[in-house]
Amino acid sequence: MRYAHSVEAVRAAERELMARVPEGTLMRRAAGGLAAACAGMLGRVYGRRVVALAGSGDNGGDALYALALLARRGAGVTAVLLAPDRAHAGGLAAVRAAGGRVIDAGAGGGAGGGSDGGSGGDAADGSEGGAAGVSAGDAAGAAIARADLVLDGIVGIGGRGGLRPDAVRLAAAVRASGAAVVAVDLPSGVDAETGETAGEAVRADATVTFGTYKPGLLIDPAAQYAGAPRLVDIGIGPYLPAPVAEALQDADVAALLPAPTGESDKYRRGVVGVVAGSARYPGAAVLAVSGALRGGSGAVRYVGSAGDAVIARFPEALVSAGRPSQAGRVQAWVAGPGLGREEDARAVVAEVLAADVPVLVDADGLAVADREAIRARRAPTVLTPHAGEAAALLGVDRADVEARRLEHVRRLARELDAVVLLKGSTTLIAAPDGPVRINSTGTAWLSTAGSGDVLSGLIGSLLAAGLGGRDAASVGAYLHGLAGRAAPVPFGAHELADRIPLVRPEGTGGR
Ligand SMILES: NC(=O)C1=CN([C@@H]2O[C@H](COP(=O)(O)OP(=O)(O)OC[C@H]3O[C@@H](n4cnc5c(N)ncnc54)[C@H](O)[C@@H]3O)[C@@H](O)[C@H]2O)[C@@H](O)CC1
Ligand SMILES: Nc1ncnc2c1ncn2[C@@H]1O[C@H](COP(=O)(O)OP(=O)(O)O)[C@@H](O)[C@H]1O
Ligand SMILES: [K+]
Repeated sequence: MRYAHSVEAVRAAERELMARVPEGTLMRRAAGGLAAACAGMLGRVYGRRVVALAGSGDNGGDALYALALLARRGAGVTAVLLAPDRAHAGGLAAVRAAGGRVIDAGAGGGAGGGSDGGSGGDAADGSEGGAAGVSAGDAAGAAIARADLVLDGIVGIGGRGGLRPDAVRLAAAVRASGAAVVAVDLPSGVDAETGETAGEAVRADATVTFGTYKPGLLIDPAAQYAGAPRLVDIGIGPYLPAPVAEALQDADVAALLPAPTGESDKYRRGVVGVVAGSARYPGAAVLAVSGALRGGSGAVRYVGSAGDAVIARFPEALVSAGRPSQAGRVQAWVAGPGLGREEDARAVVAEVLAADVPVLVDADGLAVADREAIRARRAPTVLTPHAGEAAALLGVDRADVEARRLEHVRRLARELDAVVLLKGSTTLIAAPDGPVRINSTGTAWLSTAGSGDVLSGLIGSLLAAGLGGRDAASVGAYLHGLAGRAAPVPFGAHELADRIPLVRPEGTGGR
C-alpha cells in the first residue's frame, strides 16, 4: 500500500522527530536518499552533469545537499539559485565546499511587476535582476541545456499557487533540454494536498518524496507531473497519524482478491444479480454481465428486458424478465447501467436498494435512486458516478467536481453514507470515514462507451464474494485499469472483460 498524508500531518511528525534527533538529521537523510536515487538513475555518476534548481526553502536545501553529495562522487554540478540572498545557507556551503558552481537564475526581471496572471501571492521576490540577472539567466539556461540530470528543488510542501515567472522560465528550459528530471519531494507547482495545478508545473521523470507520499503525488493532474514516485524513509513514520489517502499495490490486491478453494461452490464464490439494460440499451446489460463473470463470480443472474442479448453472448448467465425480488438467491446486486429513467427503472432500483445484500448503483440507477433509501441501507452500498453524475447528486456544476475531485468524492460519501467511486483518469474511492483510495492503473483509452458498465459488473462480483464496499470498489478499479492497459488499442468496451483474468496479480489463480 502507498499511504499519503496531509502537509499538516507531515510537518507535525517532522517537528516531533526533530525534537529527538540532532539538528539537520532529517535533511541529511532526505538528501542522502535523494542523491542515491539520482545516482541510480544516472547509472554512472562520475563525469555526469547535474543541475539543481534551488528555491529559498528547505526543498532547495535538500536539492543542494544532494547536489554536493553527487559532486563528491565526481559529477560536475551547478546550483541555480532562484533567490540567491535567501538560499539555504548550509546547502549552499556544502555545494561550494564540494567544488560546485553556483549561479543566479536571474530572478526578478526588474521591478517584479509582471507577477499577476495566477502566479501566486508574494511573487515580487525583490532579488536584483537587471542586466546581470539577464546574463545570469542565460548561464542557467546553458547549464540546463547541457545537463544529464536536473533536480527540481524550487518548492516542496511549502509551495503556494503556481510557479512564479522566473521558475516558469526554468521549467521551460528543463523541458527543452532532454535531461532526466527528478522532483524533490513534489514537482514544483503542484498542490501537495489535492493534486491540482495552478498554471505551470515542473514535469519530472521521477519524484523522490520524503517520509510519506503526499496525496497530490497520486492524483491527476499532478500525478502526471510526478513521473515514478519513490519514497525515502526519513524516520517520521511513528509520528504520522492515519493516512488521508492510500493506493493499492499488486500485493494488496493479491491479498484481497478472492479465489475458489476446495470447499467452494457457486454460492460461496458469490452470485451477482444484474439489473441493467433496456430495449434501447441492451448492450449495457451484456457489458455489466461480462464484468461480473470475469470478476470471478460463481453465477450471474440477469433480471430485465435484455435477457436474449445476454444469453446470446453468455450462455452461462441465468436470465429472467421478472422482478429482482423474485430472481432467486443473490449475494450482491448491480443496478443501473443502461436501465433508462422511466418509472419502471425507479421501481426496480428501489426494490434492489431494499434488499439486505451489498448493492452497487451506477449510471441511470444513480439518477432514479432515492437518497433516503440509500442512506437507510445497512449492507454495503457502492455508488459509481463519473464527474457529471456526481455533480448532479451534489447539486453542483460538473466543472466544480472536476476541479476539486477529492473534496467532492468525500462529500458525496458522507452525504449518502455510502462508498463512492468517482471515475476519471485517477479514480477516487471514498467511504464516509477513513482514507480515500486512489487508483491510477488505468489509461485514457478506457474513456470509451460502456467501459463503466464492465466496471460495475466487476465490482459487483467482488461484493458478492464478500469484499467490503471500499475494497471491492478499489480492487475492481485496479483490475479494470490494468485490463484497459492490457488490451490492444483502441478497444471497445466488449473487449475489456476478457483481459481481466490476464491482469490478476500472480498467485491469485486459486487451485
Ligand atoms: N520540514 C522538515 O523537517 C523537512 C523538510 N524537508 C524539505 O522541506 C520542504 C519544505 O520546506 P519549506 O517549508 O522551507 O518550504 P519549500 O521549500 O517547499 O518552499 C518555501 C519557499 O518557497 C517560496 N514559495 C512558495 N510558493 C512558491 C511558488 N509558487 N513559487 C516560487 N516560490 C514559492 C516561499 O516564499 C518560501 O520561501 C519539503 O518539501 C522537503 O523537501 C526535508 O528536508 C525533510 C525534513
Ligand atoms: N482519461 C482517463 N484515463 C483513465 N481512465 C479513464 C479516463 N477517462 C475515463 N476513464 C475510465 O473509464 C471508465 C468510463 O466509465 P463511464 O464514464 O461510466 O463510461 P460509460 O458510462 O460509457 O461506461 C471509468 O472507469 C473511468 O475511470
Ligand atoms: K520540488
